[in-house]
Amino acid sequence: MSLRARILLLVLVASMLPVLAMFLLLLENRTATVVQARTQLLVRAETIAVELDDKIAGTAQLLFGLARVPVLGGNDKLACSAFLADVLKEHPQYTGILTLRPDGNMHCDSLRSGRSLNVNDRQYFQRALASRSLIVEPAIGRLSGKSVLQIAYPVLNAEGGVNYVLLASLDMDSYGRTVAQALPYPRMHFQVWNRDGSIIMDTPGIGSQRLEVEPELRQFMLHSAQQTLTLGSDEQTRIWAKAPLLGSPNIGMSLALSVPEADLNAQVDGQFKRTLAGIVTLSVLIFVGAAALGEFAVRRQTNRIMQAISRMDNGDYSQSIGEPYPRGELGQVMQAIDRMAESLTQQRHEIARNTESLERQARIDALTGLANRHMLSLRLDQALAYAGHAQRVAGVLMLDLDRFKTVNDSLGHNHGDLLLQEVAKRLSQCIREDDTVARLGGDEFVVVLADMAKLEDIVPVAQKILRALAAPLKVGSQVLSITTSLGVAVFPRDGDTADALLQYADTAMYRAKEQGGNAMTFFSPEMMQTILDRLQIEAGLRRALEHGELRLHYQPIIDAKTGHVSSAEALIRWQDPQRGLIAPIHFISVAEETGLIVPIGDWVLREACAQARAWQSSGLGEIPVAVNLSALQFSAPSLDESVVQALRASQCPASLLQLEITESSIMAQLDQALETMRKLTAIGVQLMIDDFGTGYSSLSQLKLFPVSTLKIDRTFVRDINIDANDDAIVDTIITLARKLGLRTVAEGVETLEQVAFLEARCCDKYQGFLFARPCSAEDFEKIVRERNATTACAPIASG
Ligand SMILES: Nc1nc2c(ncn2[C@@H]2O[C@@H]3COP(=O)(O)O[C@H]4[C@@H](O)[C@H](n5cnc6c(=O)[nH]c(N)nc65)O[C@@H]4COP(=O)(O)O[C@H]3[C@H]2O)c(=O)[nH]1
Repeated sequence: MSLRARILLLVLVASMLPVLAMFLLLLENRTATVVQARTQLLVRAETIAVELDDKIAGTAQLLFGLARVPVLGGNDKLACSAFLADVLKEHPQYTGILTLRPDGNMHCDSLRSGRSLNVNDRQYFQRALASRSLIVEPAIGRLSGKSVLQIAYPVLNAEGGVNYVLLASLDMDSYGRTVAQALPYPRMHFQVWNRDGSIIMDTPGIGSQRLEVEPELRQFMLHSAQQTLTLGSDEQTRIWAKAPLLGSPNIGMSLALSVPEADLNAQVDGQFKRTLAGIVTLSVLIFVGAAALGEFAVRRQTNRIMQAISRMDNGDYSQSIGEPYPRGELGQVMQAIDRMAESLTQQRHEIARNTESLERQARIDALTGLANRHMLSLRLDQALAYAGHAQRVAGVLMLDLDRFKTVNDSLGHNHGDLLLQEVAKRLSQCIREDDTVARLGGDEFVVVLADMAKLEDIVPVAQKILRALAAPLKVGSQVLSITTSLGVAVFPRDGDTADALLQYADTAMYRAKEQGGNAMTFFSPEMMQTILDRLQIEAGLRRALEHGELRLHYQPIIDAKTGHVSSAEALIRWQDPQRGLIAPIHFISVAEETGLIVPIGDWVLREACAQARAWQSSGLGEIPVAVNLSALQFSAPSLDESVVQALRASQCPASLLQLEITESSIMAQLDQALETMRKLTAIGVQLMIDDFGTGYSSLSQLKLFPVSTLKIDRTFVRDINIDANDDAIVDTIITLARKLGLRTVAEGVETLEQVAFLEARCCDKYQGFLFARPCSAEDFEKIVRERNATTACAPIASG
């Protein structure tokens, strides 16, 4: 419902309620007035009756006075008539006044008619003679022929006999007309009833007709104690009121007033209708006034609010509703909206600022201020589009700092960051404005040379970059010399999409790294083969996982003191249906890059646990199996759950599982690694640091690692007795381990000389081809049975 409709409805209800109340009041008033009108009718009847009574009483007094006039009792008829004529002149309400002899003959009369008249037959005369008192009786005057009220007064002589009778005839017709003229309703009837039920006088008002005397009316007039009566139906209904003539009790007459109910009510109804019309007019005026007020005071203001909200809805917060604000809630709402608009405008500005900053962050690498991967992708797309259109060449240069990790680990991350910032600065100085330098993360940078004439033009720029980076740089208090491996892919020669060119440049960069770093390599079709091979390996690995083509080989680890096989290292193999048994070196890196190492690692864990448990069950003894954890596996938050599940599934005791973690994956995220290692040792498995000596952990850090064993990397063992440095390293590792209460396993033991060296330094365990190559579980079992049966330490050649 619209606001206008609501307001109108409200106003209507508000203005109708008083109308209704006043209507009810009027109705009540009308009812009271009708009752009052009936009462007034009765009062009027009583008043007329009293007046008539007064007239009769006055006549009695007049006659009483006349009785004392001697001329009226004398025989002089003429004098008597003249006297009465004079009296009549004074009292025109009588049709005549006369004297009657006791025999009934008229003696004299006020009319001086000279007629002879005998009233001996008249009842009033006989009654007057008999009663010797005043008699009042209606009759038709014999002299006047009019309806009269005969008032007879017997005048007594000294002896008490009737001397003569004085008769005054009260003119009822004239009296009736006089009364009728004063009646308030034209159709009102004025009747005088005799005690015998005859109507002495019936005077209809002007415009009214004589009425039928109904039995009900007769009953009411003669016998009822009621004073009013409603008679007839509908339009014919009349209200009757009666009043007895009480002044002369022997008269027995009564007076009736009747009026049509419609006439009686007409006045009241007229008043009622006029008042009602007045009230309705007033309420209409109130309604119109209130509606107009609502329109101006509410709707105009709400329109202002609606317009403001609509503007805000369309994103326009600049225009406020503004002053003048109306008083009260509407004004408060307007001010609140204006405040809200102002606050939203401020928020918008803030959001815009933040968005700009976020967009910048989304494009820019926070550490170096260079473009990030997202921005690089946009710029590279633009460069390729332009080069394609303008038939130009674009170069994508992928750079990776050689041994950056070593610098980072040894000098700390802060120095690593400073180094990267310096590199970024130098790279930016080597390129033109149209070119792009981006950092992908870590120490990986990409340079896009956007607009080159020919492929050869890329070479000097790349060389300039290598030279710029090779110049000694100061990081904190240190002066460092770093080298860079650089791979180049060229548009359109090598590829025409950003992704392909980045991948090719990356491949070329790895080739440069493989060649020892500090080199620039252009992508070549032959490298494409490497990429294809990797893709093939990835697809093959997925299939291998699904079809169960993975195998575990076990390499014995020999106890230096007893010569017995004390444990095994599980080493994965891929039994490819076409290519035969594939060594991990050919697929582990691909598995790590693609994340496949996680499901593969889980499989290895389950398989190794199952094997250790099987050997235990078969009576071979407690042969713990060491499993290699890749860096990705080690950093997975669910590693401990995977380990628990593998142990649980095979019912293998935790003590039969050893986990090998490379020193470098521990050092990559030291805090998290410590936490993970604590969780793993809590399960009960033993931890070993693999390839120890290559990860640059410090002594203080090593103390924190909850590990039981250090595995000396086979590159150091290989050069025992060849390179004095390696001798020293191996010597130091064993001494260090012993001091920290850790055991040592020497990896890649191939010669007895190496054994002698290690034995002299009390290395705990040996692992190498000299004792046994990794082999199947069955072969491993045989080796254990053979070897552990003997008591002396006797290295065996492994074929
Ligand atoms: N030259 C020489 N080599 C010896 C000698 N004794 C043992 N080896 C080789 O040294 C590697 C020892 O494993 P690693 O250092 O952990 O190095 C392993 C490990 O890093 C990785 N790898 C193997 N299996 C798994 C696995 O299940 N998971 C993970 N993440 N990595 C694995 O692949 C690497 C290579 O494994 P393999 O080819 O089996 O190579 C094995 C083993 O055959 C020796 O006397 N001379």
